[in-house]
Amino acid sequence: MTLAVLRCNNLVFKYASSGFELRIPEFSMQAGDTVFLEGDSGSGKSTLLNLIAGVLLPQSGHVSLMGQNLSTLSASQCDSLRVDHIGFLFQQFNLLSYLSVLDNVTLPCKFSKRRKQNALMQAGTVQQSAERLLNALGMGKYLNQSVSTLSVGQQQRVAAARALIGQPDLIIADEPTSALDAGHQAQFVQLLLAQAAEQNTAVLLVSHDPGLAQHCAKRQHMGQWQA
Ligand SMILES: Nc1ncnc2c1ncn2[C@@H]1O[C@H](COP(=O)(O)OP(=O)(O)OP(=O)(O)O)[C@@H](O)[C@H]1O
Repeated sequence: MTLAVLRCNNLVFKYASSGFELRIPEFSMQAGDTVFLEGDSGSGKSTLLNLIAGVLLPQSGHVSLMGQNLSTLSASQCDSLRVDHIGFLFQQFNLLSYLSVLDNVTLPCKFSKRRKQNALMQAGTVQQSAERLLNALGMGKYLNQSVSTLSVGQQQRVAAARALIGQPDLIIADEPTSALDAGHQAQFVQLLLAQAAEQNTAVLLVSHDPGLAQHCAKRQHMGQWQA
């Protein structure tokens, strides 16, 4: 049996201050899976992403990433596991404005030996691996440009390349298209998923736009867990 990238079992998490409780009996993702996660505002999507990233720990049940139960790890072990295996893509990009496009994309390889080794195996150098991704995402002309001079759509492609570099097992994409205009949203998601598929990276795509669900193989509604 192949190892699941992500496995959540009998998860129960409650915020003491607000009393909001999230219960997830079972949720798992295999290598290369694409899941569209949807739910009303306040239904707990961000809370679930924080549990998957190990930023929050459940009161009971467990989250395993590549077979490792996050609740059994120290904070630094959890940080290493996260950067080794997860690429993050957020609504606000979180790019470093004083760095070039190329330097933003190669950043995860500075924090993760595993991502660096994977990048070296995919291309001769980490820079070449970043260039390959940026070319595939239509950003090959902007390698040495400062990210602060790019359009919103271009910055989101740089953020996508950064999430993809070094072949993480999972990309968590949290509302990655909300800053893009309608015409570019589907195109961006298709590009992201095509590159992820090429390297067998699973993608958990969180969005309020149900139109994007068609690009993912599976669809999960937060409400299905609360029923
Ligand atoms: N740090 C916190 N402390 C206490 N309660 C919180 C905290 N963060 C979120 N909540 C509550 O938990 C519930 C779920 O919030 P969460 O942000 O996970 O929902 P969401 O589905 O991501 O919402 P949105 O789509 O609006 O981003 C909400 O009722 C929220 O008020």
